[in-house]
Amino acid sequence: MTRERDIVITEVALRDGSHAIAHQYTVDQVISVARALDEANVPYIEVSHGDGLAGSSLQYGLSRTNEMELIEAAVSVCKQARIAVLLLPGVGTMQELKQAAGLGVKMARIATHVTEADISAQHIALAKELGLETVGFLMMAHMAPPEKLVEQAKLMESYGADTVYVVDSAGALLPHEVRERVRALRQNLRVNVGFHAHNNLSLAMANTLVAIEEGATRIDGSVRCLGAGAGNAQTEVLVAVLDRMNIQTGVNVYKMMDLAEEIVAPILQKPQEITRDSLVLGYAGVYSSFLLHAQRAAKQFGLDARDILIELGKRKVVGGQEDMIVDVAAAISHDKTSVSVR
Ligand SMILES: CC[C@H](O)CC(=O)C(=O)O
Ligand SMILES: [Mn+2]
Repeated sequence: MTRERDIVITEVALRDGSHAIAHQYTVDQVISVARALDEANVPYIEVSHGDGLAGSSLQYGLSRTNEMELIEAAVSVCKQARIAVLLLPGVGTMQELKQAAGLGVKMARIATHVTEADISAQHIALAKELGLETVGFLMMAHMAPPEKLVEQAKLMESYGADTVYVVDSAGALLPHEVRERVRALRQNLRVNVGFHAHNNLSLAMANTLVAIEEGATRIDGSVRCLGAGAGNAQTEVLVAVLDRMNIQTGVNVYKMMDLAEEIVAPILQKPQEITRDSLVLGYAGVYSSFLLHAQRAAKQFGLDARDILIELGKRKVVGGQEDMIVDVAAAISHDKTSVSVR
């Protein structure tokens, strides 16, 4: 007898994973990954630029392929999986959301900084009007205490979100901090609670399991950890672990393993691992998608990327402030030069 899914997985390798490959997905890659995920019975597959719809820009990084072509390709090969898109109000607009819905997207995830849920009202309302399942995605959740998170999540719920996610964008949350946050949302919301991990401190799997223990039912994973920083909770591992725990995801474990090995691994130039720079993202509480930008700035100014990331953490720089990365690198380089001249 097939049981309902206890946990509903959204696979993010074709969106968060885009950060890891500098937004270079091709239509053929998206087709082969999406088709295999669909055959493995993954229920939701997110496809967009790493920074969400319309993220392709000098600020965030230019996509190799127009994301609407990637979305259309993914929709065309999926028989059961639903395609999701991410949208950050201000980066993506109503226009792109309508276009994505027109291409057959079924879920919109509206992402804001953890203290800025109020800017999601119109986009959540539009997503609902378009008949999309709608998720509120509260990023950089480590930067707000549970009470603040509840306040912001309730706003998203009041705008019509069907689910609100705790998003550990920096991979900085410790297990007890995930527990407090997910518990607080479960106690105060009527809608589903979700969790999105990053593996910078090697806690993505542990944190995801804690979130599930506290009642999160919507969970993000990425095949082969393909995501910003050290990536996300590794989907093929997650479904195997949940299967061992007798928690139903509906996903075929063997097919997930096969597609990870045979289809996703060959796309990667190098395996995604926790490097000293991605570790510092979690340690300093910095947005995971800043990694490649900080490494480029370090090269440009002859610096250690860790020094740039630590300073960005101290300044509490958040998504949308990518231009600060070069400013910080220039300031560190200037300070170093003045010290050596004196
Ligand atoms: C929109 C940028 C970001 O990558 C969204 C996300 O996945 C996160 O905050 O972790
Ligand atoms: Mn992410």
